[in-house]
Amino acid sequence: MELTLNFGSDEIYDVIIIGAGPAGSSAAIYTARAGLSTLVLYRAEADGALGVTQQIENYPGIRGPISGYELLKLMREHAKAFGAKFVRGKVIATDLLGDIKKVYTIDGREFKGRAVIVASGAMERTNKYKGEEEFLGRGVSYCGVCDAAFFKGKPVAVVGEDDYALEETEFISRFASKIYLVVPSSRIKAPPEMIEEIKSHPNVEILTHHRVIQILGSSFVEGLEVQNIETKEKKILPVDGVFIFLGGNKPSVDFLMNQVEMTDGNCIVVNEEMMTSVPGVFAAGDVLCNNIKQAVIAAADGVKAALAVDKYLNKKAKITSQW
Ligand SMILES: Cc1cc2nc3c(=O)[nH]c(=O)nc-3n(C[C@H](O)[C@H](O)[C@H](O)COP(=O)(O)OP(=O)(O)OC[C@H]3O[C@@H](n4cnc5c(N)ncnc54)[C@H](O)[C@@H]3O)c2cc1C
Repeated sequence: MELTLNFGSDEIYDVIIIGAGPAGSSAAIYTARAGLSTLVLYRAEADGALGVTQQIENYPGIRGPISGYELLKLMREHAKAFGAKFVRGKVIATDLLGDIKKVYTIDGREFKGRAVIVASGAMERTNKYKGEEEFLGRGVSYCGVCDAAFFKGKPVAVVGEDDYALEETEFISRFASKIYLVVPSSRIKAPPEMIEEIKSHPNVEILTHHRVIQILGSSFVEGLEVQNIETKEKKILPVDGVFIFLGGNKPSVDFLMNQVEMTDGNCIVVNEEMMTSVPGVFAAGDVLCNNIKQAVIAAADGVKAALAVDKYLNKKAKITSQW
């Protein structure tokens, strides 16, 4: 669970895929196999809807039961074998309207591509906590790499329940004197080895089945009020910072900054070739709000988007199948 920083380069990829779930990874298999230089950006290893799925047994060819994360690893290895490059980085902004598309990650890197496939799923939060907006940048953060160093020797809380939250907790633990890991669910949705690793950190205290009531403070964060969901007991955690890494069921599209057409529910609109309203920008998987959310359907969307990218970049008259 090592978090490394490698800064953006001047390389212009044929295609940048945002998301390494079944949609993004399947797209990468096809674009890389077609000889297109392919970069896949993703937020965390066992992240996204499939990444947090404990067991799956209906993915064609994989009889299972297998964890969603194990299945994802197979898909990613398949894409890597054809030359796709996978890089961890949460995308926070994009510049999509020119011929060269730019994609920016939360730790300040810039990546360039001739085409983009958005495959970031639909696990964004819908609600905010009391105090969250008020203390944003004054103790509240959504990025360990960016802000953990500001909390050197200080106690903080991390709110989250999956691999993404664990990876960030591991990074923040290098700086903070104490971390309260507040987990709203009754269990952490991450591979057992990652949970064991985080439990071995002496400065991390895990509070499972606790909900956040409010973030407290005057000018800066001074505490986090939480409640044990079983016993109803409330307490105030004395922290200087609150890092939030939670998911929901909204499409993850904030980084598109309204450059592509979307429905009222923030679902990306695509044509029959998976292209958005912006030439060269495609979308696939749960981010489209498909009425059937299944891994195989997301994967198939990814394949369609990949073949459409090939048509777009190579100026083909029509989409051609890969044999
Ligand atoms: C609990 C649960 C159980 C399920 N069980 C099954 C099942 O048994 N069978 C089945 O077929 N389907 C199942 N599904 C549905 C299936 O998992 C989804 O339909 C599928 O994973 C969608 O694929 P996707 O690639 O579109 O998105 P996701 O799998 O959600 O992947 C999204 C990717 O985008 C990345 N990402 C998101 N935001 C950013 C960002 N800002 N920057 C960079 N990367 C980003 C994430 O890191 C992730 O890699 C289940 C879903 C859930 C939630």
